[in-house]
Amino acid sequence: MFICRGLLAWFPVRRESPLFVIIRSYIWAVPIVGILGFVASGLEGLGISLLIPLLSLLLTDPASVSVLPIPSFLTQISLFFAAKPGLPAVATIIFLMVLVKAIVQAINGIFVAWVDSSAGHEIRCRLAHRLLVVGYPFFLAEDPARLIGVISTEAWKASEAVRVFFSMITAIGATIVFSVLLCIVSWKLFLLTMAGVVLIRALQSRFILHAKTLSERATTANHDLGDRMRLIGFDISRALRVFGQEHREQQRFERGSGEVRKALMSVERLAVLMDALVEVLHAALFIGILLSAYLTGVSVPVLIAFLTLLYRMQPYVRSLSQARLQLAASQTSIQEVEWLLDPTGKPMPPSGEICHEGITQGITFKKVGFTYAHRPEAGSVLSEVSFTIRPNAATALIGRSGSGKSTIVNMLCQLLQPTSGSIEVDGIDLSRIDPVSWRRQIGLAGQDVELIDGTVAENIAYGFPDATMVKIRQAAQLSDAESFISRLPSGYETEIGDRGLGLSGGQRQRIGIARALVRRPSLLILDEATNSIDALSENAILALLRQPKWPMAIVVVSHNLDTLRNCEYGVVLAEGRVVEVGPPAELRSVHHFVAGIAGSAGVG
Ligand SMILES: Nc1ncnc2c1ncn2[C@@H]1O[C@H](COP(=O)(O)OP(=O)(O)OP(=O)(O)O)[C@@H](O)[C@H]1O
Repeated sequence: MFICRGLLAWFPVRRESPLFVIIRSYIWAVPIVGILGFVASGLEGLGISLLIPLLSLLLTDPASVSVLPIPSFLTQISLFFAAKPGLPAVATIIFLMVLVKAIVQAINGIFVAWVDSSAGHEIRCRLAHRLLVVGYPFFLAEDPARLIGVISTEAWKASEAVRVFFSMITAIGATIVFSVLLCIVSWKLFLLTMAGVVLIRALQSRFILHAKTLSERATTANHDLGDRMRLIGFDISRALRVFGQEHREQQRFERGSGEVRKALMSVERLAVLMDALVEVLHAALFIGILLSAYLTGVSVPVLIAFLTLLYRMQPYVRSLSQARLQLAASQTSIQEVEWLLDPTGKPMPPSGEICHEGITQGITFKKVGFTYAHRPEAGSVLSEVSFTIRPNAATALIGRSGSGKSTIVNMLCQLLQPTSGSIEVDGIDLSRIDPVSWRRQIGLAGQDVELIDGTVAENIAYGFPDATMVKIRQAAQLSDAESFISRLPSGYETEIGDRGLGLSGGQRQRIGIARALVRRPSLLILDEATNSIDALSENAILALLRQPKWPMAIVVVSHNLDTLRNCEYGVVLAEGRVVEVGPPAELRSVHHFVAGIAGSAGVG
């Protein structure tokens, strides 16, 4: 085990990092791969060594085998077979050795593939787990392209590195076995060969260092390109068409792709150059061996066996040096995977333990302040925010863009925690309430509905596995979605795809509201969830929601004055502060606020 741990030092991973822990959990496979590799190469090497008695029998009188200048144990084998059935027996033994070697090698290959795919699977699952459990602020601070890059590319490269690492162990085993046999067959030629190989390796090490730098450059260029791809494919796909920016974006993409091409080319060019140079140097070494064999009087059978052993050893030595190059090149990918897997420095999710059911007295914000941790220089986005969301009533959050409404909504969902002050639910600090039980009571519908790949019914029931068809229909009726769903080809069973491409913005929002309602939440949050729905439907939805048979606290974020009139309370925000609280009709600043929007946006 000590040796196995020592071998792990070759894997470019930080000690005790989560990735190292995964790799270390497969340490038991190292001796198995090593032994299988040893056996396979041992059989192959011995088979080749038997060429000496075979060739001796072919080239000379069997009686003269004893005087051949060959290693003594091979002389004994030659003499043994010279007295026995001779040639056919040696040939059969060589063939059997090759056959068994092929079987052992195949078993080793399949075993390494199993270890590699299992480790890759574990890395991917741990990455997914990290993304699912990390605190929400992580996603606000991080570049999505970097995250996509880690999951789609770097994780794959890291698991590939595991395969390379194990193939390296096989190659090490084979190199040791072949070296020992070469030494036995002719130690003089072996020493010469070793001197040549050490020189070649020293040269390779310089290439490897350079390859590392180049591969870092390639990874950075790939990230930037991923960013551009996301922008033109998703984020600005509409805007770039409307503003006729296709040509400009194409040019920018081509520049980015050109950078990636250049960086990848440098890595590939280096690998190809190194291969070519190593091949030439190996050829020079080969000629050197022939000359010294001639000068030192090595016999033909010994020379042939030596060269065959050397020839068969080459792929292992080559794969060893390639493996080192590949491991060095994958270091950046491995670092990226390590970074994402490592919980250190990442925001933790809320950890309250109190299970609190229902809202009886209300949710109270007490002098809440908030600063985005990744942008401390921007200062507080909320300062001393105090107001109450009452049960069985609708509270409107009103304020201009950037006034802090979404930040408050995220705090209500326990996605963000106040940096000062507190939020209390029926007198209990929200941070002490178990996030799973709390979120189970929240129905959130936003402006952009995150549809999942599935049917309409599955989308409405998302996050509420107990939803029956009756409950799904009820929720769809309340959100005024039933009429358009019934016109879909398969009604509730219509597949809508993860981006809901066949649906209008208003239809998507209705499904979003139905999803929020199906779980019968104690707190319904409509965060600009009706801004794509016409005013008539929107009023109808809100009127239905206000039915007394279904009591809940409702928080509405909307820029539509009519929507606000349907609420009992309004909280007017400006630059992260509460300006006024009260029934919307009595709020003086709300008229000023709406007039401000109408003035600046040209709408009434
Ligand atoms: N992910 C973020 N990282 C850093 N700052 C942010 C982030 N999201 C919002 N902010 C800042 O916080 C402040 C409040 O933003 P918030 O999104 O809560 O306002 P809002 O009232 O919901 O705006 P809108 O009506 O435009 O959605 C703004 O100054 C904004 O720049």
